[in-house]
Amino acid sequence: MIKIILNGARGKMGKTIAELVKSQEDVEIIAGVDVVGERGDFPIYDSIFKIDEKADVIVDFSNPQAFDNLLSYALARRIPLVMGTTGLVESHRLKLQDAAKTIPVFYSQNMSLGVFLMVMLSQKLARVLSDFDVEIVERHHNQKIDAPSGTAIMLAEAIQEVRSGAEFVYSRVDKRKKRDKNEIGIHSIRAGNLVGEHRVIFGGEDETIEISHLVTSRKVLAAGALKAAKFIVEKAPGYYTMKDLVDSLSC
Ligand SMILES: NC(=O)C1=CN([C@@H]2O[C@H](COP(=O)(O)OP(=O)(O)OC[C@H]3O[C@@H](n4cnc5c(N)ncnc54)[C@H](OP(=O)(O)O)[C@@H]3O)[C@@H](O)[C@H]2O)C=CC1
Ligand SMILES: O=C(O)C1=N[C@H](C(=O)O)C[C@H](O)C1
Repeated sequence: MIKIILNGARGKMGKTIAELVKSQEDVEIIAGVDVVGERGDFPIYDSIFKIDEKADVIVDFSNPQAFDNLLSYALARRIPLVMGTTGLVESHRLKLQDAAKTIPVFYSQNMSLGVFLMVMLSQKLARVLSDFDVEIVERHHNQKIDAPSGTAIMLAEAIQEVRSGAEFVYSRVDKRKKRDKNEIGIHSIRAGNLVGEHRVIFGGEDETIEISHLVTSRKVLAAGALKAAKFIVEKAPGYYTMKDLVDSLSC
């Protein structure tokens, strides 16, 4: 049985993961962490340092503010970490990579396998259609605190890898300036309770290609996070991503 600590346990993703764990026989949540504690199916503490029982893996969907305590705890106890929180800055990412020398770290700004394939496909299109304009549009619920979404950044970074020198332009506002050929436009919409939608538009001369991905339930993302947890639990220290997980699932 894989023992999980769930960071951000009272949040939207935390609750979805806790519900999904109930239907899986090989995982259990031994404790949660959130800003406010409570006692339900498992205890939720207001600080991760209050958890004494040894866990096999920590799954985090919380807030970048939780990052430092989370990482210190995971490193001190040598616990593998699955990180789903978005809105991390460069210094967080460097610390994660550094931590991966000591513990297995799995990070993906989107836990959907479908989104991973969308990223791969977008990179391929950007390479082949090298003169097409690229615009990314993401739509999320009105409770989301970060913009652009982690997934939009992931898509843009994958495209940037094959478009050397391309710059990100967020929600273009200067009406007097034409679109630069070397831009990757990123647009964020926040409305209602929609879970998450990403579109990558490739605009060429007299033709447009659009790839889109729509999530209608957080169960998709929770399932991906649990797959990631099971994947890294026995791994050697290292930095793992959705590519490693998908490679391990492919025949
Ligand atoms: N990688 C992926 O596939 C996905 C990533 N995400 C990302 O995961 C994160 C959480 O998303 P979501 O569940 O929708 O957000 P929620 O706001 O619903 O949940 C986050 C929870 O974490 C709590 N929290 C805040 N600070 C801390 C802290 N220091 N320690 C522990 N818990 C804390 C929040 O409490 P309070 O409300 O009081 O602040 C809240 O209960 C976001 O960054 C989101 O973008 C979301 C979905 C999928
Ligand atoms: O906050 C969310 O809800 C989501 N966040 C992730 C992101 O920022 O890309 C993934 C998913 O789209 C849902």
